[in-house]
Amino acid sequence: MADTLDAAEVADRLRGLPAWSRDGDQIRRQVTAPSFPAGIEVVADVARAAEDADHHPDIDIRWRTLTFALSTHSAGGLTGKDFALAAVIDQIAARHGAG
Ligand SMILES: C[C@H](O)[C@H](O)[C@H]1CNC2=NC(N)=NC(=O)C2=N1
Repeated sequence: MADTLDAAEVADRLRGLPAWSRDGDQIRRQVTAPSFPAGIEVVADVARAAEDADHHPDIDIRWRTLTFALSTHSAGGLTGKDFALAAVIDQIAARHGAG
């Protein structure tokens, strides 16, 4: 089981991921896709990356607005896995022209 990060480590890692913010035991970001189908493509790519990493975000879909939330449930908090997947989600969003 991965170790949870302390508050200072979380703050440090968030500085490298400006679209993300901490919400308790989660980090979250919103992504606005160019269209609803583009948003679904973002979600499909994130699903593949999540399966590869065996680490899965909570995803909320509202038309073109996606919200991703990450936490390591098995560890009961935030770990390096959350920040690694957050960086991948940022890359996927950028590839689809989503901000
Ligand atoms: C057995 C498997 O590794 C676990 O169930 C994984 C799957 N995906 C997961 N995703 C997240 N976000 N947290 C977990 O603790 C987690 N555990």
